[in-house]
Amino acid sequence: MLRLENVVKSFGGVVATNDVSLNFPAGSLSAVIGPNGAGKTTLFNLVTGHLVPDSGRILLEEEDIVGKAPVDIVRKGIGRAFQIASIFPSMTVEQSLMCAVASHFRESEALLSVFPPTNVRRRTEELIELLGMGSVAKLLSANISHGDQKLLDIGLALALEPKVLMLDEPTAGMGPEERWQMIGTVRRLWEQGGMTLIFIEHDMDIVFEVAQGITVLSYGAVLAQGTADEIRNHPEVVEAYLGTETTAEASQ
Ligand SMILES: Nc1ncnc2c1ncn2[C@@H]1O[C@H](COP(=O)(O)OP(=O)(O)OP(=O)(O)O)[C@@H](O)[C@H]1O
Repeated sequence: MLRLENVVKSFGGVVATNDVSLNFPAGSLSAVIGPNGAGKTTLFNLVTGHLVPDSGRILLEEEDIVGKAPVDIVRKGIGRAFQIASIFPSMTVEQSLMCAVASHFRESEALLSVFPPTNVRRRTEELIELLGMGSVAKLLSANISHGDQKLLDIGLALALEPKVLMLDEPTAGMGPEERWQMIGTVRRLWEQGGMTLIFIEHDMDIVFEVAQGITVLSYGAVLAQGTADEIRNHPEVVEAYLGTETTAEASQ
């Protein structure tokens, strides 16, 4: 589904992405982990077109998307929610989602020149249900909790019906209980949506519990890629990352 081949990206003297080759199979649920500055967000920015690699290929269903504008990459099916909830504060949750659904429908149905509002409403209701946001749907986005704002941000990405959904630290800034709740919702969205989902996460317990595949980055390079068991027992990972988990957590 999504494949990176020998991708390199440098900022001056810093090699943020160092010859990275990775494969994310269709329908998989994968986590990207690594200490602060390991290159996780840069990797996401390269895939979504917000950065262009110095060299290498990024293939979505075998099509090289390097050099395409972020908006075209979204259209091709790569959706993203950011670390910071990018919401419209003066709109309600429902209105925000409805706008995203309407813009998606308008685009996909432009050729037919039809824009059936009932379909937009139905899809918006579906999303609210899927996100478990029924009780806050009529509230202004600015007035909902941090966790709900992040959920809404994921909902806005989902409204575009992505084939690949990328979540940059969906549980950042949350307490332990809220983290587990959020990751439970993310998992449910993945199960019900049938998409390929890739998320960045610092909490190792969450990563080991939820992810099918784990990619460990260190100094921009792939240190390991495997299942939870393979990563947990990988000597270099234990030395380079798990040993400093407390430090990484503390620096959040
Ligand atoms: N736009 C930029 N200009 C210069 N250097 C950058 C830029 N973006 C990232 N870097 C550098 O690239 C390296 C990787 O950064 P990146 O943000 O991708 O790491 P990360 O693993 O996401 O870190 P964190 O966990 O702190 O979010 C770091 O050394 C960072 O300082």
